[in-house]
Amino acid sequence: MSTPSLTALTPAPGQSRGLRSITLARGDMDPQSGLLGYVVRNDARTWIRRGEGLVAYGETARFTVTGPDRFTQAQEWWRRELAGAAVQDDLGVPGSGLIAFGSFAFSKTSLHESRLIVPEVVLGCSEGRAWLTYITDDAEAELSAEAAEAALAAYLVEPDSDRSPRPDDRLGPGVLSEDQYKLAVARGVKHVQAGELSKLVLARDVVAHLETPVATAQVLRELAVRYEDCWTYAVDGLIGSTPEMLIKVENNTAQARVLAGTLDRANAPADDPDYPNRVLAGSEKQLHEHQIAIDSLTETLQPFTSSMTSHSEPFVLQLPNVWHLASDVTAQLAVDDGGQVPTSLALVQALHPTAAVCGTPTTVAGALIRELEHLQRGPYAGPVGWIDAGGNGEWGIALRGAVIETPTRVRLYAGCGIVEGSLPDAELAETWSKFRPMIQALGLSAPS
Ligand SMILES: C=C(O[C@@H]1C=C(C(=O)O)C=C[C@H]1O)C(=O)O
Repeated sequence: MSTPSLTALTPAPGQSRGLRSITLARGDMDPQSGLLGYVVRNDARTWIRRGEGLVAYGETARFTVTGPDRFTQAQEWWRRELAGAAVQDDLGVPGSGLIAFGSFAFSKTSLHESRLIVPEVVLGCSEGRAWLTYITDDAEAELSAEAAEAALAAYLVEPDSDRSPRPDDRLGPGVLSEDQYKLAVARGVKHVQAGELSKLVLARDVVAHLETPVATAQVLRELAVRYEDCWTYAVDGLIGSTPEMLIKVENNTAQARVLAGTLDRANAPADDPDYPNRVLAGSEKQLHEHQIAIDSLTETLQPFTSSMTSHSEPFVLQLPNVWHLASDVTAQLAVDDGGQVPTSLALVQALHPTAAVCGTPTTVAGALIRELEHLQRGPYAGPVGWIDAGGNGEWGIALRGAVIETPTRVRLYAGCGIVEGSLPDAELAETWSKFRPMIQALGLSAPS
């Protein structure tokens, strides 16, 4: 299989036919707040975990695409942008230099535009090292530390204000009512019982109607602080905090975090520390559901790798709202004849959609999702993240999130893996536990 690679195309410094960037080491990041202190505008793009990651403002270039070839076309666009670019990068670490943020539609038939966006300024922080990147397409612009700091300062000068919950803020139904969702789950279970597929993921939406415009930066900061083990993402109104890493590429290493199997923490007994292990890791149904998800990832990743490791047993990942069965996979990427490893986007193209968000087999599950869900997933459950000029990147699965449709209307999404033993009432309750991060960050309360 030939896999596109960007590394060979990373341009030499000084050559310029398009994008120009400068990256400078920056020592003054507040170690307590890390990047969060820079999430002050509602148009911030973010990728943050435990105070590290990327925060970006502005837009120097953009590519949008729909359809089954959206990943390949995005990668080709990125390749062309890089071929004409001039990059000065003092650090040379994953995420420094030229980068693009991205969000991709879940479905190949979606009308929702998948996108790659090259920001104007990027603040990065990784393993304690901080940097600032300034990107321009102006051939005359000065590329210096002063110019980069001035570009950043221009974005920070007018922070957006926070908001307080208002009496008329409310959470309303989405496309399907709760009863209709339970019916869809019951139908899904029948298809599994009939042997057409082993797992199907069915999602639903609820809609937050706010009295005053959503304070996106505040929501992102709250998510990032509360869900510090998750990746807090924001790309063009798609926001959330995902616990699931589709694929991370750092030089020759790829990593994924596969989740499947969920237990709500809200009703857990306080005096029973073994509860999640017993109920989650001890449940045949949950282990089966998890095994399907891990098999789907490792089978698809395997051809791109020279070695791969994952634990034989999943571990219990504790988040503030739920426990999950989780497996971390680490792989060494195989080098092709040209000495290249696949880019993060090439791997995204191969891996999406995993059984964690679609089902097994993929085509049967995809068709049933269209038939039973009645939902336009848009970017929900699609890849969200970033790629750099070397092809490194982090692509999470856009879960535990929402789409800001208008300043006062926010659509939240959550789904559940349906297997043979799934019960509609339990799956409905599970969607509420997965809506909870966004509901709380928006200052709403779930209907009791
Ligand atoms: C589909 C979602 O989550 C997925 C489904 C899970 C499950 O069914 O146990 C667990 C984690 C995710 O892979 C979602 O959060 O919307």
